Amino acid sequence: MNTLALNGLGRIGRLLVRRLGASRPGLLGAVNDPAPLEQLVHLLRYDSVHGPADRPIEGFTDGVQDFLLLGDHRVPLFHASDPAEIPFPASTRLVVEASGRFTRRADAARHLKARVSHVLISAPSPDADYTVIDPVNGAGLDPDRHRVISNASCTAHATAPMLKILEDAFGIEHAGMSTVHVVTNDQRLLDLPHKDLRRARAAFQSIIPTTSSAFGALHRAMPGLPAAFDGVALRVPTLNVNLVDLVATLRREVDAAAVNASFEAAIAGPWKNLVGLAPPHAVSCDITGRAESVLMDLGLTMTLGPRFVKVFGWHDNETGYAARLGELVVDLAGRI
Ligand SMILES: NC(=O)c1ccc[n+]([C@@H]2O[C@H](COP(=O)([O-])OP(=O)(O)OC[C@H]3O[C@@H](n4cnc5c(N)ncnc54)[C@H](O)[C@@H]3O)[C@@H](O)[C@H]2O)c1
Repeated sequence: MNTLALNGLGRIGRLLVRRLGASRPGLLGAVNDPAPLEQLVHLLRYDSVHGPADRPIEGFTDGVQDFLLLGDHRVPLFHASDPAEIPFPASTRLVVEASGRFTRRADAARHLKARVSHVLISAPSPDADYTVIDPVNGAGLDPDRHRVISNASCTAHATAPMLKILEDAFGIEHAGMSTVHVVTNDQRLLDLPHKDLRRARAAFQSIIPTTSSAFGALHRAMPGLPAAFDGVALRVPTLNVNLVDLVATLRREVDAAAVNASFEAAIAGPWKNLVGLAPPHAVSCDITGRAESVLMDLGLTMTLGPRFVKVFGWHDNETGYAARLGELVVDLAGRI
């Protein structure tokens, strides 16, 4: 049953290992990351945001091959840099591509060899066969046709329910979004060259406006969105938990109470478990560890005109995203 392999043991890869270790310990058949065994084992055991692992994690080598020991489950660990050169075991059918290096289809598809039939990218991809934001468009995922699949981004998973709930209740004419977004490893600790000149600047000194790949993913997964729907990410010097600030002109006149009622009804019904309510008077650290895609902060809802609304939703960008990724992994592994 070791059908799954994981490429990239970073923030998302390690949280996926933790989640699968708790829910499907036998599923993970192999891991690849160029980093040395002892460094990866240390970072799997200790996490500055999420705390220590709740089960034993060891690493060992037999002199030829490195292994992770996750509880009593032994997982071979490879150290290739090119997907085409990773000697994943013959049982591997699905690769989760979580290195952040191979998000284009042609690059991710380098995993498709031997019996590997599907690649799931843990990020937006401009040209994957399908971008999944479940349940907005999960029903359209067809593993017979879709071989390289994108699980969109944490921001996309948070924003999609906000847009869908507003669209279903009132219709959306125009919308825009800013995500107040934590630092990620794609920024610089101190000023250092980067192709994005704002991400080149010291991450823990400034508010850093930058792009978000969530918009592309949202348009691919929700083709009915207003064509001009767009916005920015404002990277702020915190470690975890983002805040989506969404504005929309609706097709009907509403007040804040009606908007909030639409979210409360959705949370009680179809969006249970994926959309929740933020604790009262929340600040970002209150959201750490929450696995929902978004937690609505209804106390901040505003009507800025008869049809013009502003709503806010929090998400733990790591826990929530790893949860959606893990769910899709288990679903796909059962279907391929
Ligand atoms: N961090 C988040 O909150 C978050 C949320 C959703 C999606 N994502 C996406 O997930 C992907 C990974 O993000 P992350 O934050 O986990 O990254 P990260 O920088 O924390 O980790 C990347 C890992 O990949 C490894 N790596 C580097 N080169 C490699 C190669 N050639 N082959 C295999 N592994 C390689 C690194 O050693 C590292 O362990 C990115 O595409 C990111 O956009 C991140």
